Amino acid sequence: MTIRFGVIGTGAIGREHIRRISQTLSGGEIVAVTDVNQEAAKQVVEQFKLDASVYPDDKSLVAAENVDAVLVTSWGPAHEQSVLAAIEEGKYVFCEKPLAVTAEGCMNIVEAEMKHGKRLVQVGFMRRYDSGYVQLKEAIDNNFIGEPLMIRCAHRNPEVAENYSTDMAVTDTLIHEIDVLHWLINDDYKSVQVVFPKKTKHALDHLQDPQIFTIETESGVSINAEVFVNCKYGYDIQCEVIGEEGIVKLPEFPSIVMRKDAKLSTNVLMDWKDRFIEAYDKEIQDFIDSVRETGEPNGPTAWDGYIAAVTSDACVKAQQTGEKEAIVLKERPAFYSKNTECKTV
Ligand SMILES: NC(=O)C1=CN([C@@H]2O[C@H](COP(=O)(O)OP(=O)(O)OC[C@H]3O[C@@H](n4cnc5c(N)ncnc54)[C@H](O)[C@@H]3O)[C@@H](O)[C@H]2O)C=CC1
Ligand SMILES: O=C1[C@@H](O)[C@H](O)[C@@H](O)[C@H](O)[C@H]1O
Repeated sequence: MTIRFGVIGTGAIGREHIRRISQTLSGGEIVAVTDVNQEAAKQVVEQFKLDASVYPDDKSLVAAENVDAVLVTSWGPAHEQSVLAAIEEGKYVFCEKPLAVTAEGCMNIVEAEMKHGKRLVQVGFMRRYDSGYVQLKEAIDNNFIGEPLMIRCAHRNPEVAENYSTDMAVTDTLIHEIDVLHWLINDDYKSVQVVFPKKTKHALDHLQDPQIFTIETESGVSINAEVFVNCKYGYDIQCEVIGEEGIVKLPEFPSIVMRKDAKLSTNVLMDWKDRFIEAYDKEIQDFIDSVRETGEPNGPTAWDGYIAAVTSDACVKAQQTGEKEAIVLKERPAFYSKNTECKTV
């Protein structure tokens, strides 16, 4: 059975996912699209030569009989409404991060999904499918470095759009570290504190950049996470886990090594789309395969979306207060107790 997708939001990542489903992956096709900018939706149908209908809004697309699964790639504040509409119709949903912009919104989705009675939702936390993070997790789970004690990581973008604000360093950017790190070390977050170092001259007046987050976990692991979104030199993701018996670190993204003009050099990527291209392919292939084979998506759950939202809220509060803020989750329902095993091959 081919999974017939309806896409809500045909901007940057919407187009990327449409390209991969229609040209790279197997088992899925695009049959419906919508965007508040209807011209953008029409263009995408032409650009990718899709046999797809253009719908006026998310509700009509979700209700279309030939749509099996909904891909939500609109702006964050619009996600909750579309995901809830899809669950109401009993449709599968792949939703880009954030699942919803508030913890309450994520909880609405969690409750709707539990009421439906089986898992329908996967959240686009693609780093769990990145081969570097998968290797780190294998090393940690197999006790190669003993108990993790500290994590040092960095999320650097060369530049950001003018509308990028200080809180987006959390809700748009750090949210990837927030998701992947608790998964990596099988721990829960306890508190967060934020420091604003000297500001770069490349950041606009309204933006604090860089920022450093110190997150403490329930078992006492100390995480130091830098977000620097005007670093200029490239898109650079770093992560090092320091354990009692050793250290593991993300590999550098492969690049040719050049010897020229008395210099030895390698390239640094400039774009997130290239850095995680394989992870995006794998997460959506896993969504398609697991829905086809087991009737439930396999990847990051609505509960993972809720964890990310609660943690984001605490990080944003810590940006504002300068104090250490608690990260307090509700008890995990048994419905989400199964640890998802992202299929990465
Ligand atoms: N997993 C990842 O690495 C990434 C995730 N994202 C997430 O994907 C989402 C989209 O981001 P981009 O594609 O970069 O944004 P974008 O601005 O390029 O595209 C969003 C599109 O959604 C449309 N839209 C907004 N509200 C809508 C609604 N209610 N109904 C239908 N269409 C609507 C807009 O007109 C626009 O075409 C965001 O939530 C973002 O955080 C974005 C980039 C990378
Ligand atoms: O999700 C993403 C963007 O929205 C965000 O702006 C970037 O900082 C991230 O690296 C990228 O993965």
